[in-house]
Amino acid sequence: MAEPFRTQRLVEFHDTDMAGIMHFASFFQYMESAEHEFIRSLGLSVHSQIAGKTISFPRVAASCDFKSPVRCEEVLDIAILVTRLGSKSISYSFEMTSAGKEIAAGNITCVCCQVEPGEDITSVPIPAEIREKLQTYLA
Ligand SMILES: CC(C)(COP(=O)(O)OP(=O)(O)OC[C@H]1O[C@@H](n2cnc3c(N)ncnc32)[C@H](O)[C@@H]1OP(=O)(O)O)[C@@H](O)C(=O)NCCC(=O)NCCSC(=O)c1cc(O)c2ccccc2c1O
Repeated sequence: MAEPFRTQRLVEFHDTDMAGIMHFASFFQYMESAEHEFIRSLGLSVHSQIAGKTISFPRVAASCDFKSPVRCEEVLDIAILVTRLGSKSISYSFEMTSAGKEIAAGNITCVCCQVEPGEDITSVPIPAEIREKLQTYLA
């Protein structure tokens, strides 16, 4: 089993609701931001030029199960693994804990796409240099 990429986020006041707990929509933003940090940690970018193509990763599926609440100023530990590396798609899992307690578990699937101004977004095979780096984190 691959070691996950790990990062942390401090739960911000503006991410909580009137019950004082992190709002469900905020979990998706934390997953997105953690995924972008993961991509950058590999020396990649969420939007890059590869072989003359502008490559981007629009999302086609996202889900999250909420197990326990987390509150303002608590630290959220996020562990990311690649659960599927398809021909064009990448699926990630996100295990979110706080002080060792299970908080939430999410999944996101994005598709490698060529995005050029004025043109339709087109899915393309994941370039070898990206695939190679993601492979290390394949669950
Ligand atoms: C993205 C699309 C253009 C793909 O359409 P296409 O017809 O080419 O897709 P296929 O059916 O051939 O599938 C390709 C590939 O994807 C897998 N897949 C497709 N749908 C799903 C799904 N629902 N769940 C799981 N997997 C799915 C399929 O199995 C194939 O996998 P292989 O690996 O086997 O090849 C088209 O779907 C489209 O345009 N969708 C709309 C996209 C969109 O608007 N998304 C919401 C906004 S995107 C966004 O918010 C966003 C956030 C970020 O953080 C980004 C970060 C970095 C870059 C971009 C970001 C971004 O856009």
